[in-house]
Amino acid sequence: MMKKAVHFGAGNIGRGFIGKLLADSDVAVTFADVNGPLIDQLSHEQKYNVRVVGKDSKIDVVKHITAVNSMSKDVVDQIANTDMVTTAVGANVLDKIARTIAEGLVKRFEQGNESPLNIIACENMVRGSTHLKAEVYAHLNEEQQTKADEYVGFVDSAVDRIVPPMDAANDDPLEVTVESFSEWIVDDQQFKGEIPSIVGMERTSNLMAYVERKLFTLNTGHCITAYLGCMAGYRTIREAIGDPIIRMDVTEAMKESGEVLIQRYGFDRELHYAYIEKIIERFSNPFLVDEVARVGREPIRKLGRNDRLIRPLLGTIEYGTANDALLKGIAAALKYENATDPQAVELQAYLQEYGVMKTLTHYCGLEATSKEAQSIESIFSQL
Ligand SMILES: NC(=O)C1=CN([C@@H]2O[C@H](COP(=O)(O)OP(=O)(O)OC[C@H]3O[C@@H](n4cnc5c(N)ncnc54)[C@H](O)[C@@H]3O)[C@@H](O)[C@H]2O)C=CC1
Ligand SMILES: O=P(O)(O)OC[C@H]1O[C@](O)(CO)[C@@H](O)[C@@H]1O
Repeated sequence: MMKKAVHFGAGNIGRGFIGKLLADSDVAVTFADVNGPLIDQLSHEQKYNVRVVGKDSKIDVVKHITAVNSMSKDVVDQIANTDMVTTAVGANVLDKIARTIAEGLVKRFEQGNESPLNIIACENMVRGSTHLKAEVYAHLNEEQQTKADEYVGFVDSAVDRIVPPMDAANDDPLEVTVESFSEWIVDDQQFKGEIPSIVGMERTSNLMAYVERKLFTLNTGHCITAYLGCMAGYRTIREAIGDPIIRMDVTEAMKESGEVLIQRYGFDRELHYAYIEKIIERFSNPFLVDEVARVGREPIRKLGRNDRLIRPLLGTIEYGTANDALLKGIAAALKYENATDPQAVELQAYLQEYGVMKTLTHYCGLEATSKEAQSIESIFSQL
């Protein structure tokens, strides 16, 4: 019988990456989203196009899909009877969908469904599924938690595919445009029951190395491109990375972060530098229009202690390695202004009122007395 999956978040990554891989692997996908018109159209069409752009562009049709409103009871029924739950809603939204997932689990247990269920959060976040598990368990009693321990796997993953929103050239609002590169790596130690066979889903027993490699290379370089690019007046990532100075700073920041990864996980230096070069090439993709505002979005989240800027910086302190370009990237993040991004507005208001040092302590958890905080302040004043 065809396997089933409920996927929360029918946005760019949902439709363009995870939902597509599931459907390509003959899994019947139900998208759960809060966007009413999107849900209506997906459930009406039951298919959509993915435009894969790169050297060999093509259009794939994704079939066997339907959609429900994630606030409705339908989704609870679906979770009670599905084989997999995946998410691509945004790190901040995981807490909001946890109650619905818990209700689905309770219904599942009440129905006596003891088949294994695996839940995979596909967000830009270290161990997102483990975070989701804690949020879901907060809605379960002890007996339900014991059942969940037995039958429900919360599987951490790393997801990598650049999928910016695109104006559909042919007025098809369901179509998504994606780069040809994609990488979805899951922790094979966390599954319950048989590991589902999904084309393009790679397994590892060393997930942290891959999560950190992705977040602290691609995402570190990407957001620094956005913040330096924004300061220089560029609208897109491609324009920004085309600027030789920004390209040099971004490459250097990824190398500094990479040195930490090499020391921590033993990655081969030459292969890691090739990985960085490939990422720069992906940022330069002429077929994608990726705005600095999308990549720089939610700067407070990105400046968090465990996220793509501060965590690599802390690594350089731990290993005593170079960090000038990372410090510049952090200073540029503090300069990020965007009146339509509530976090950028909040950050600028806080900076105005309290200055750089207090902002670094408040949002990044950096000691104001530290050498690095002082360097960031000094770079900030020169940018
Ligand atoms: N776009 C990209 O290139 C990549 C994004 N990611 C990560 O994937 C996640 C999703 O990103 P995108 O697809 O770009 O965002 P998006 O904004 O295109 O899609 C998010 C979707 O979640 C839906 N949503 C919001 N609240 C919801 C709720 N309570 N229940 C169900 N659905 C809800 C939204 O309506 C939207 O359709 C983020 O964590 C992002 O960091 C990771 C790798 C690549
Ligand atoms: O989705 P976030 O965490 O806001 O960050 C945007 C980042 O996510 C991606 O879309 C995919 O990893 C990158 O393009 C970019 O670095």
